[in-house]
Amino acid sequence: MSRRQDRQPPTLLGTRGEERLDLTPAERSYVRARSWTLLKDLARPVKWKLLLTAALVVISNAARASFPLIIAWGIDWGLPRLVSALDAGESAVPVVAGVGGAYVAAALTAGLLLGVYTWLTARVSQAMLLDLRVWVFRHTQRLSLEFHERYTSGRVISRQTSDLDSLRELLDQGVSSLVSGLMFMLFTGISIVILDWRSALILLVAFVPVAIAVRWYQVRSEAVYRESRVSSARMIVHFVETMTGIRAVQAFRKERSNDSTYRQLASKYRDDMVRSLNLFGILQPTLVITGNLTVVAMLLFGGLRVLDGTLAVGVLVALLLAGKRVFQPMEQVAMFYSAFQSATAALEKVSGLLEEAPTVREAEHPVPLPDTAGQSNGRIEFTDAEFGYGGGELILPRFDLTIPAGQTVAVVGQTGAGKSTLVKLIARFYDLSSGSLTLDGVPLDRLSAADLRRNVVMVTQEAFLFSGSVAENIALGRPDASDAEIQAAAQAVGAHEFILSLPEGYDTDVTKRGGRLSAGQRQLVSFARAFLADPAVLILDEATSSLDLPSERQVQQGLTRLLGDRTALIIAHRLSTVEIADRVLVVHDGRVVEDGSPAELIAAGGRFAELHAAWKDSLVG
Ligand SMILES: Nc1ncnc2c1ncn2[C@@H]1O[C@H](COP(=O)(O)OP(=O)(O)OP(=O)(O)O)[C@@H](O)[C@H]1O
Repeated sequence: MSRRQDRQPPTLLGTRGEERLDLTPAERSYVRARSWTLLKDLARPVKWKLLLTAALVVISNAARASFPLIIAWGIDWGLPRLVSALDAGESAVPVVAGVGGAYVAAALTAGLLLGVYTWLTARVSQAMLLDLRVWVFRHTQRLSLEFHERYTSGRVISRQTSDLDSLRELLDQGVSSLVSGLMFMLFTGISIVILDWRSALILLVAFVPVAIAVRWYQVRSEAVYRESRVSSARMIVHFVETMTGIRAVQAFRKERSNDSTYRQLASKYRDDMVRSLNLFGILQPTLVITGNLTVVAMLLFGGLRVLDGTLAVGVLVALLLAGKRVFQPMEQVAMFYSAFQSATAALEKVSGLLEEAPTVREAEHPVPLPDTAGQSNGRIEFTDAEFGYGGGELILPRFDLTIPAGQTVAVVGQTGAGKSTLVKLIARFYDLSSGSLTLDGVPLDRLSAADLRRNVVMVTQEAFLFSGSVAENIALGRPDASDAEIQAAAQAVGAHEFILSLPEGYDTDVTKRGGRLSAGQRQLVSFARAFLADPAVLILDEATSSLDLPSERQVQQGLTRLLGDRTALIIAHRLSTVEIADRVLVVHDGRVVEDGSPAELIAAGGRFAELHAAWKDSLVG
C-alpha cells in the first residue's frame, strides 16, 4: 500500500474527504484501487474456495445454457430419427435415451452445482465478513485518541454496522448472482452463435442500447450510492450522539430540535435511496423492452428463413428460447449491480478507515527502563517541549518541566488553560510536536506499550465502568489479580464498605439495577483499579465538584491512600486536594506561570494566592 500512498491525492488519505462527493477522476481511481486492495486482502485466505466456487458457477451455467441446444438437437436430429425408427419397427429407446439423457444430465449438473456453489458462497462470504468485522474493530480500537476525537464514535459505528451490512448483502447473494447471471448470458450468447451466427448479429445490435443503459446507470448510481453512504452515516452519527448524550438532551429539552434534525437527516437518506431506486426504475424497463424487441426480430428473421428452408425449425425454437433467456439475468444482474454499487461505496469508506494509521505509534525497537525489573521510579522530564493538536496551533508553547520521582503535583488554572493537555502527554495519548518527554530518562515514544501502561496510569474524570461485576472492573488494573488483592485494593482506597453493601457485593453487575453506582462510588472503584495497577506515575483528572460532602470526604481519603509515594499529577478542581500536594503548577494560556509549594505560592501573592483566598472565603461563607 505504501507505494500507492506516495502518489495518492493527499486530500483523500484515510478518512479525510470521505464525505466529499465531487471526486476527480484521479481521486476516484485511487479510492477504487484502495477498495480493491482491501477486497483482495480479504479474499486471500479463502482463495481456493473462491476459485472452486467460480469453477462451479461456470460449469453450472454452461449446463443451464445448453438446454436450448439440446432441444434444437432433439427436434432437428432426434425427431426424424425417432419417426424413421418407429416406421422401420426398430426400438426408439436409443434416440429417446440419447436426447432425454443429455437433457436430464444437463439439468442435474446445473441444479446440483447451483446448490453446492450457493452453500460455498455463503461460507466464503461469511468468512470474509468475519475477518473484516474483527479487522475494523481491532484497527479502530488502536487508532489514536486524536483520530477518535475528530472522527466521532457515530461514524465508527456506521462503518461497523450499515457499511458492513451493505457488504454482507453483496457477498451473501449478490456476487454469485452477478457472476452466475453474467456467465449464463455469456454461454447463452455462445449457444446462439453456435446455432446461427446471423441471429447472433441481431443480439449484438441489441446489446448496444443495453450497454449504453448500463453505463448510464453505473455512472449515475455510483454518485447516488456514495451520497447515500454519507447521509446514512450522518443519520447514525446524530442518533448515537443523541443517545450517548441523553442526559444533556433531556436536561436541555433538546428532544424537539433533535427530532427535527433526525427527521431531516433520515429524509435525506430516504431521498438518496429513492433516487437510486428511480435510476433502477429506468434501467429495468429499458432492458425488458430491448429483450422483447430482440426476440421479435429474431422470430421474424428466423421465421422467414424457415419458410424458405434455410433454417431448421428446431434451431428457430432453440434461438427463440435462448434469445428470451439471454436477457433474463440482465434484470437480476442490474439489481445486484445496485447492491454492488452500494457495497462499493461502503468498501470505499471502510478501506479509508483501515488506511488510517495511529498517530501515536508503538516503538519498533523499544528501549527498556533503566531498572531491570521494568519498574519505573517515576521521574518525568519535558525538555524543549511543544505541543499542538494534530500538529496545528501550539496549545503548549516551548517549555521545560521536571517532576522528580515520588512528587505529588497539583495542576491548577482556568478552564481551557491546557491542564488536561499537559497530563495527557504524560500518559502518551498524544505525542509532542517537538522536544522530548522522558520517563526515567527514556523518551516516552521509545518505551514499549507494556512498560508505559504498567508504569503510567491515568484515571479520567468519567470513571468509566465496563459492563461486568465490580470486582472485574477493579481487576482491569491488573487482570491476573486474586480476589484478595482486589479486595485489598478496594480497602486501601476506602471502597470496600460500600461495595459490600451492594446487593451482591463484589459480584454485583454494574449495569444492573442496584449495581448502578453514584459518581463518587464510581470514582472510588476507579481509584481501586489504579491502586491495583500500582503504577509509578499516576495521573488524575479529578472532577468531583458534583459530589456531596460525605462522599467527597470519602473520595479525598481514598485519594490520599492511592497517592502513597508515587509520582502523581492531579488536575485539581478543589483546593482541598491542592493542600496534599508537594508542588503546584499554575497553568495559564498553555504556560506554567507559577511553580512552587502551596505555601510558597500563597506567600508570593500571585494567581494561586488569589484562588486560595477566594476558596477560603467560600468556606467561611
Ligand atoms: N482534542 C483536542 N483537539 C483540539 N484542541 C483541543 C483538544 N482538546 C483541547 N483542545 C484545546 O486545547 C486547549 C487546552 O485544553 P485543555 O483541555 O488542556 O484545558 P484544561 O486546562 O484542561 O481545561 P478544563 O479545566 O476546562 O478541562 C483549549 O483551547 C482547547 O480548546
